Amino acid sequence: MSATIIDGFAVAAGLREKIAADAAALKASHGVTPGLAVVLVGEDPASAVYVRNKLKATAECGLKSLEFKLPAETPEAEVLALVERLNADPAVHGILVQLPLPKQIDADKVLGLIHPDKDVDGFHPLNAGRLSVGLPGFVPCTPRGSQILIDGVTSDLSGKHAVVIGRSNIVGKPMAQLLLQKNATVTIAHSRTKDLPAVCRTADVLVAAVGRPLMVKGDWIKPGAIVIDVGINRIEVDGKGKIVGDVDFDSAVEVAGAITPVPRGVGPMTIACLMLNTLDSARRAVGAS
Ligand SMILES: Nc1nc2c(c(=O)[nH]1)N[C@@H](CN(C=O)c1ccc(C(=O)N[C@@H](CCC(=O)O)C(=O)O)cc1)CN2
Ligand SMILES: [Mg+2]
Repeated sequence: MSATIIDGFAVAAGLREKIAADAAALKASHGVTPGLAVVLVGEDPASAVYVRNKLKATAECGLKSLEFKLPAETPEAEVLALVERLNADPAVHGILVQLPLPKQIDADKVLGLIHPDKDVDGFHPLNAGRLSVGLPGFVPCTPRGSQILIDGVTSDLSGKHAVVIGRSNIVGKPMAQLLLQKNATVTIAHSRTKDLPAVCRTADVLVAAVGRPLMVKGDWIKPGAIVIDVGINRIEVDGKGKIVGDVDFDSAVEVAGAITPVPRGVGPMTIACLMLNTLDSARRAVGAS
């Protein structure tokens, strides 16, 4: 058996097209163009690529972007002051501070200062709380994108066992909340989980978000399961750099029912969902949601 490959790159392209049409309609009905402020502190090469891709997607969707590139040594107070300025700017519907931040800056402090109504990354504790009690708010982009991919291959998760490997605030915990909302029975597994392979083998839906290259092997997977690989790990193979997920794709594809590849799986959905959250934010701001 060989799994259906879930083409996140194509799904994300379709989503961006729909967002562009909806943003144009919002402009026509309310005279508003959704605005996204993108803040990058430092020169981390991967972050620079992600920010460039976010700005490209913003333009493609017909959204407005404001770019703030600050040197690595920028004091925390300056970043906080910028966030406050963006909070007060009515043309800004979404504020994105690219992570990781340099050491001198307390990420929790910065993310906690972003106005919850502009928190398109969904990292503010208020939005995390809203998600956990089922109130409307911003859902972090990677779990939101992963859930869209899961919905594309199954319409009913009720009573299914979903295992999320990883308990981060950004991916693991919000992913578990989304799966719970779909009435799945959810297990969050992590580094202390006993006999992780055995736990994974009981999963109808397996989401890997641990940041360990190629950890999940084919014999950890229940035949026919949906496997979502959130990992993006840079490794060397035969002296060449390569991007791989947390799942050993070559063995997993033989057992799973459907699986996301890395690259072109969850990653492009993260960026498309940032556009979606920014559009949602602008709609809410003008009472069009
Ligand atoms: N403020 C945020 N910071 C970070 C987030 C985030 O959602 N908000 N997530 C990650 C990085 N990230 C977006 O910022 C991101 C990572 C990877 C991809 C992606 O499309 N990856 C490609 C492959 C990787 C590559 O070619 O370099 C893929 O999977 O096809 C998109 C977004 C941490 N920081
Ligand atoms: Mg991917």
